[in-house]
Amino acid sequence: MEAEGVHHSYGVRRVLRGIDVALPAGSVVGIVGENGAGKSTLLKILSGELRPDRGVVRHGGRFGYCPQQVVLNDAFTVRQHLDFFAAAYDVADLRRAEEVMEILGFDQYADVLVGTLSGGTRQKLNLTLAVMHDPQVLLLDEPYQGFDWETYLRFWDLVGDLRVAGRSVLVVSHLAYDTDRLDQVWRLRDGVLHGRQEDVR
Ligand SMILES: Nc1ncnc2c1ncn2[C@@H]1O[C@H](COP(=O)(O)OP(=O)(O)OP(=O)(O)O)[C@@H](O)[C@H]1O
Repeated sequence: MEAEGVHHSYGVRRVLRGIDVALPAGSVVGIVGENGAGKSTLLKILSGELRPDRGVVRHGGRFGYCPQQVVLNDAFTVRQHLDFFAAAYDVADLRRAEEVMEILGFDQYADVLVGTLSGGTRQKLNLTLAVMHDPQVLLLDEPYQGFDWETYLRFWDLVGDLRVAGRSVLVVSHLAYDTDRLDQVWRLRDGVLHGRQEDVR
């Protein structure tokens, strides 16, 4: 995936002022930045949820997106969400979804109504829905919000496996302490990316 010359404003507020970014296969790239820096705006543009004022985004193949705001239906069970997304993705079975649920440690909630789940467990489902079709490019917006420490570590194991499998993962965070887990890190400030794809490993 790559983006070139991406600009975006909300009214007079110029949030993105020329973003160029590339996500090579088999890499884990991070974008960090303060609250309000424009990280979610950039991810919405990369995922196609928001149209940029200017610039282009190119990607091919399967695509996964885990938004910051969990979009789930409280009246459905976890399994009903998986079935719904499997149909939307045209995935033949739930094997990968069940594997990810096991890795994240919430497989026992399959038949539970989502409205009764804790915030961290909802986030686990949100993440599972983004990866269950084995996307080639995965965009994650603050993906470990609400995770306990054990789940946080399992999350990074999962990301490590995706890297080995040649997938591209973009992780957005307002925290910079994960940078040693990333192949490359960018800092979003004043509407542009700083750090020019430096190798942090
Ligand atoms: N729909 C919108 N309409 C107007 N302004 C918006 C809208 N969405 C975001 N903004 C503004 O754009 C700026 C960037 O917001 P964005 O959510 O992209 O930042 P962020 O880096 O993801 O922040 P955080 O770390 O708090 O999630 C903020 O000043 C925000 O108030």
